[in-house]
Amino acid sequence: MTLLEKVSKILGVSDCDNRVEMLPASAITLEATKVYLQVPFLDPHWNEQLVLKTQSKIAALGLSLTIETDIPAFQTQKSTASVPGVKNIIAISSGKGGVGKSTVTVNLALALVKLGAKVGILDADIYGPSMPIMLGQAEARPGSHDGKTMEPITAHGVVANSIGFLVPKDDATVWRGPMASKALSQIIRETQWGQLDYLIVDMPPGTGDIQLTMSQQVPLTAAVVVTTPQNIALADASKGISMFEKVSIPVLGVIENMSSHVCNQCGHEEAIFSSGGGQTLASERTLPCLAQLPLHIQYRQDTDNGLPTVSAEPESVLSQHYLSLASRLTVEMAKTLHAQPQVIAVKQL
Ligand SMILES: Nc1ncnc2c1ncn2[C@@H]1O[C@H](COP(=O)(O)OP(=O)(O)OP(=O)(O)O)[C@@H](O)[C@H]1O
Repeated sequence: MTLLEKVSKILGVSDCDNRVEMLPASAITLEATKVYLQVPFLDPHWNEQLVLKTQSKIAALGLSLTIETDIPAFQTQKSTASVPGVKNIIAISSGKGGVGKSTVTVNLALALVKLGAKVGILDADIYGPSMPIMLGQAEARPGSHDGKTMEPITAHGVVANSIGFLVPKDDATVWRGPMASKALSQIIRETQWGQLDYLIVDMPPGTGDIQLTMSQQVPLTAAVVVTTPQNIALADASKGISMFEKVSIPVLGVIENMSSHVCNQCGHEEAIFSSGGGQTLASERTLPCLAQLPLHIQYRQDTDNGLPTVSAEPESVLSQHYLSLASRLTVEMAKTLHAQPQVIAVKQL
């Protein structure tokens, strides 16, 4: 058995989540006394555990292990042209309005940044763009260096563009489908996003023609559906999942928001919007429930103040929910999607 085979066996046996198994052989490399494992997800906890579980066996071979993350561009189902520099575009969608889609978008994006990713937010919610306020940038306007493309706004480590930065509020809400989807595709293509691992898109709520066309106009890598646990929201969330299935966009899972409320005063836990509904919906549609996020006044206060919880209090339990969600999302992508083949530049001799 070669040294590389021995290392690969040690890593495989020690990984109870079978993630090493799904990696190509080229993910493990040896350089002098160092072993490098390149993973396509952001999960510091898993990295730590694997190093801990394997270090004595790897040290016995005279080696030490370093785990590095390289987020690939995953394949999209569509023939729509990709957005230069943007590896993956993820739609955050909800069947029903007001379930917390924008709150989830902004905190999830910031959590991905905390895990080390380069992240952008596209606020495509024409009916009620929330990003300008949630990012504390209500008065900001994207600039332009060339008069043709826009420079996104930068806030809390993410770059962002929003219909709300560009159009007076009442104008966009009366747009019909073709105008709305044209605007979305224009913003996405005319913004200088730079190099991004993930562009998170806050979609308008609902599952009508506008959302359907928007989903088809953008080279979406995958979608996530946000719901509250009560029946009325679940029925709409289920329609949302079907909408993405119809246009062959993989749904990575369901996020149950406002799952339960813990009283600040007495600690009593109450399921204001019922409980477990997102989990049930996810298993009915054979999808993972990516997170069950509590209903907590701080989430609301922080986004109203333009400093989302993950930035305001990164060490808090409320932020931990989002860091786990962000991690889980990247792992689901790595498990269920296929990385795009690397384009090898051929030099002319
Ligand atoms: N987990 C939560 N705990 C407490 N408040 C929350 C939570 N999630 C969202 N909210 C609050 O609920 C309200 C609606 O949230 P948000 O704007 O994110 O929903 P939305 O689904 O994007 O709405 P719309 O579809 O109208 O754009 C906001 O005031 C937000 O601060």
